[in-house]
Amino acid sequence: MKQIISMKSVSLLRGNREILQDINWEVREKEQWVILGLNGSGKTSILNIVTGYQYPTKGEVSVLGQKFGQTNLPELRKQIGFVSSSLDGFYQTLRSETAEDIVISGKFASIGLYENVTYEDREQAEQLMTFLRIDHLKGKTYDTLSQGERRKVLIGRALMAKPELLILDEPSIGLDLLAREDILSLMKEIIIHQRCHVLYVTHYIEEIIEEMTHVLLLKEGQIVAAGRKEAVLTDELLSETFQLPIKVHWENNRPWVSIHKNISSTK
Ligand SMILES: Nc1ncnc2c1ncn2[C@@H]1O[C@H](COP(=O)(O)OP(=O)(O)OP(=O)(O)O)[C@@H](O)[C@H]1O
Repeated sequence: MKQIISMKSVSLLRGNREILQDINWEVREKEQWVILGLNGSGKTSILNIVTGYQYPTKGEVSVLGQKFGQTNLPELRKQIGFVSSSLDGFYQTLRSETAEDIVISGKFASIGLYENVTYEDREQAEQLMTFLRIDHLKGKTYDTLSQGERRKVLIGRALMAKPELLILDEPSIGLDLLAREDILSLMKEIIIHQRCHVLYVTHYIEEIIEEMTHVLLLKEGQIVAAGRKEAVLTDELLSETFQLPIKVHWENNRPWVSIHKNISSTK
């Protein structure tokens, strides 16, 4: 079975601090992963390593079967779709672009359309916009879109290059409940119909929809647990990761959590 991501004994040192320590993690074909952890636990650092924007101090990394150090990173990145709230500054440069041009530009990894756009490119973007239920945004510029609409256009942009791996880094941040559920239902359809592997980073456990299969828990740069979600999303492991007394319950095949303060800590 093909490996989608492989990290062996990966550490990342910044100054004299180990931001990631001895990470051993494997994502295989047909697995859909969620990364959870407190602020500063190392989630973004892991994503930066997967996308080749940060090189580990120690260890071995392969993504989509290509070993880092022996691969052409810009070529590999074309197979990775990346939508991240940490790129908001970059997305601002899209202000005056129309929704459909932003989607098409994903094929060229460019801002604006300076390349030759073919009839097939326009067709593909149209189909993607229909699939993402954003046909009605055609002709509208990025600065006139709501947060939820912007996220969907950016997801369309990421899908335009038909990536094998789609990284969604906190795509629900700043969205109301309705817009958030809309993004989650699109994620489900992407997993089912676009045949790509999703790597989803979130702070909200209830966003782990049925189609997500595996969870990586991170704490202070180390893995607390990694594996099938049913085995990882336990009271004990979540409490350790989030440093709170957490109880998890499942409803509609999604995990929900509550915080259980013990009597002594509420006095
Ligand atoms: N270039 C850097 N130099 C020094 N420290 C860094 C650098 N990049 C990240 N860090 C530190 O590494 C730790 C992990 O950061 P990272 O951004 O990976 O966490 P995160 O889990 O993504 O956090 P958040 O949920 O807030 O986005 C943090 O303590 C951060 O301050």
